[in-house]
Amino acid sequence: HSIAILGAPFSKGQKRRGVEHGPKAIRDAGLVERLSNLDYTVHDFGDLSFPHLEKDEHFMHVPFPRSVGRANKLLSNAVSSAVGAGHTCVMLGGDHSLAIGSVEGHSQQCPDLGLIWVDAHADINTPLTSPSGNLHGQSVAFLLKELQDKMPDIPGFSWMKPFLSCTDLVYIGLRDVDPGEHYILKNLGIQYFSMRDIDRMGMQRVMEVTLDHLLSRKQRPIHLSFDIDAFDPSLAPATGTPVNGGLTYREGIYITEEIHNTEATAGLAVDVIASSLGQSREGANMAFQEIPSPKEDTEQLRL
Ligand SMILES: N/C(=N\O)NCCC[NH3+]
Ligand SMILES: [Mn+2]
Ligand SMILES: [Mn+2]
Ligand SMILES: [Mn+2]
Repeated sequence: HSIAILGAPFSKGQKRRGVEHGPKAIRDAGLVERLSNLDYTVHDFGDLSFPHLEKDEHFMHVPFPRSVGRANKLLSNAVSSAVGAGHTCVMLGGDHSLAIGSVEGHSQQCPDLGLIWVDAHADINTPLTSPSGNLHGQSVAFLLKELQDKMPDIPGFSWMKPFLSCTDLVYIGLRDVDPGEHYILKNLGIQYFSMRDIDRMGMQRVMEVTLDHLLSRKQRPIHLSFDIDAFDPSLAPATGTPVNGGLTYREGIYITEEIHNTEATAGLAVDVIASSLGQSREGANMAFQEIPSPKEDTEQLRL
């Protein structure tokens, strides 16, 4: 089973710098070695290079629209060819606006994919509901067919069309949702498990319901978009958007183990998102060195 690593050192989906060091920090934390120790064949395709666009003025209050759109078009092509070559694609961010290209590229090969979005945030604002305008908080709105009449034509995004139905999406870990997002979640009947739902149901039950919701009618490829700020800030402190009361390490690992244990691993793609790390490289390293070494993971996998 082969894994393609794609680095996406990009941070213009939000205003803090530092997250472009995410791919290097994740590699420095030993990702390739750890995956190889789990007997995967790892193809590290290195980092995508994103052209700096001179002219990229705001669209409404949305910063860097053309840069974000361009980066995601490049990423979409790279993810599509990695998945098309039969690899499980692991995209290293970078901020969560990159999920637009990652999920869209995956859908080019697997149009019936199901999306699991693990995040403290819903990232489903439209430009009209977003308080900040930052595109990392609007990624899901670009993907959903049901929201396309609510999305203005943002410069830089003419290359893509929404492809996902809201029944193909499940959120896990929500605990900081904007009013406009809450309205959209309720209005579209999107399946989500907030931290309160996890408190009440436990992660085992949450994953049973999530995978039943996505896979009961038919097997299909899964796209996991995992924002590191889903973890409790005590575990992943170096994120620009910390929200207390997040996932434990075990809850995060359990999510990935349960997805691994479904047959849906054919055509699996994963986003490892560092929404915005601290200003320093130390912040980046701290964000990832919390995760225990492979032998502990392997023991857990074997138990
Ligand atoms: N880190 C963030 N998303 O994952 N920020 C955007 C959320 C603000 N509504
Ligand atoms: Mn996010
Ligand atoms: Mn988040
Ligand atoms: Mn984020």
